[in-house]
Amino acid sequence: MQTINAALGASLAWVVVRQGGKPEMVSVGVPGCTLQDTQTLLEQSQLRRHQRAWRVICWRRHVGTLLFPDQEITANKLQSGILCKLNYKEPGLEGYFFLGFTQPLQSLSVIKNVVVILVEKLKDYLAEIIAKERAAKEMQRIVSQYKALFDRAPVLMNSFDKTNRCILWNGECERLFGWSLDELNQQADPLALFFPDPEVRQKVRASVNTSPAVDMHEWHPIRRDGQTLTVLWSNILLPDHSILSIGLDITERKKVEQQLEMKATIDDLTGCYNRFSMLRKLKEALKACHPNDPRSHFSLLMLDLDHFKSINDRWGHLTGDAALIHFCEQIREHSDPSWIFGRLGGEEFLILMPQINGKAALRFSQKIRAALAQTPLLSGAEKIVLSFSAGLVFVTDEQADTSVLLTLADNALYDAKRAGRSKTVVAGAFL
Ligand SMILES: Nc1nc2c(ncn2[C@@H]2O[C@H](COP(=O)(O)OP(=O)(O)OP(=O)(O)O)[C@@H](O)[C@H]2O)c(=O)[nH]1
Repeated sequence: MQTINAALGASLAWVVVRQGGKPEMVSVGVPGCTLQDTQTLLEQSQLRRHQRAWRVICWRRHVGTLLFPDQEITANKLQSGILCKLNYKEPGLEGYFFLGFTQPLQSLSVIKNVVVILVEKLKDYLAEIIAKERAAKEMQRIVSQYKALFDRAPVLMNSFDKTNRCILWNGECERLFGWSLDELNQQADPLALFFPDPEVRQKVRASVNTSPAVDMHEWHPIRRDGQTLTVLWSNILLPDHSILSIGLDITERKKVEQQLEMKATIDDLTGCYNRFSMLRKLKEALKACHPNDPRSHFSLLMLDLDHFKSINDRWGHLTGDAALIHFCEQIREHSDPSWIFGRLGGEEFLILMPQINGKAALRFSQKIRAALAQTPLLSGAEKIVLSFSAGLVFVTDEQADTSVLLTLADNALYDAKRAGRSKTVVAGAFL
């Protein structure tokens, strides 16, 4: 614009472009011209000429009074002028170019032709600027959309570079883990905050640096307050070869799942397996059992407290419950951790003893009997000595099914009861 002004001997030059909303202007020269002044001229010129598609308007004199109607001194400085419309085909886009001279020009027609050529160039130049501006705005819009998504999405998003610096750390990460991006990068090894175990950390590092795992994997990072979380992470390789990790905190869901699993498998009162779990485990043990493989053989001991009803009747139901708990504690204390112990119902229990033969299982039941005699249940000042009857089966073959096995054990248990209680009967023989 400066160059045009100087080359054509003009004093004032401006361009106004309007794309839909508020017009924008560029103005050089004297007298200074505001957007409002340009609008005044544009409105008047269009009104006066009543022409819908005019291209160039020339003023030989007094153009200043049209541009600056309320400023007499300024108005007098500007005499002649040319206003040219920039012909854009795009709807909503319009532009005007104005040149003003301090002297009244006689040969306006020459300048008019020059301006028309200039305006063609100017039009293309402005169109290019407008397109760039639009692209930049669109880019800005997309960036702010992604930024909002990155910061507000209820998913964890982060990225670590090859030197283990954290380069992306979204709002959800900060909220869940309690560390800000700056705090992380003050650490020599930020990942160590979440994964103190070097072996685990090594695996995590591989997944966020070199070998991204697209499928969701379960990790257990530690957050700032020391709580261990359960997070599902997936690693996405981006076009610039960086890796974006996307995670979902499932700590609460996992807890609920574990509680439900507990409820479904554990007996509420005694904490040992329930009937459902015991039958499942018995089925598995039976399936794996083979006559030629002694490691697959097992003993099955079915136990039933003696005269349990009378404990309830005499000391009440709560004491009855305490008796069941006490009985289970004694069994747990004396049994091997590899044994599977559960409550079939009421005061009836089952112990599955892998790799334990009948003799050893029998010795165990005698040991429990002795332990119960030595450690009675206390109910206030009273001591209640618990006793139980049991049926024992030693299983060396997979042929029987669970119900046959349970019936065998149950019959042996019944024999023990009939024989006076506080005894263990091996299936088929009384001991
Ligand atoms: N306190 C308590 N009692 C229970 C529970 N489940 C079952 N019982 C009671 O256990 C008692 C079992 O009685 P019975 O089947 O006659 O057996 P018993 O008195 O031990 O007699 P024998 O087995 O023949 O020695 C019943 O009174 C049930 O109500 C429980 O969870 N808590």
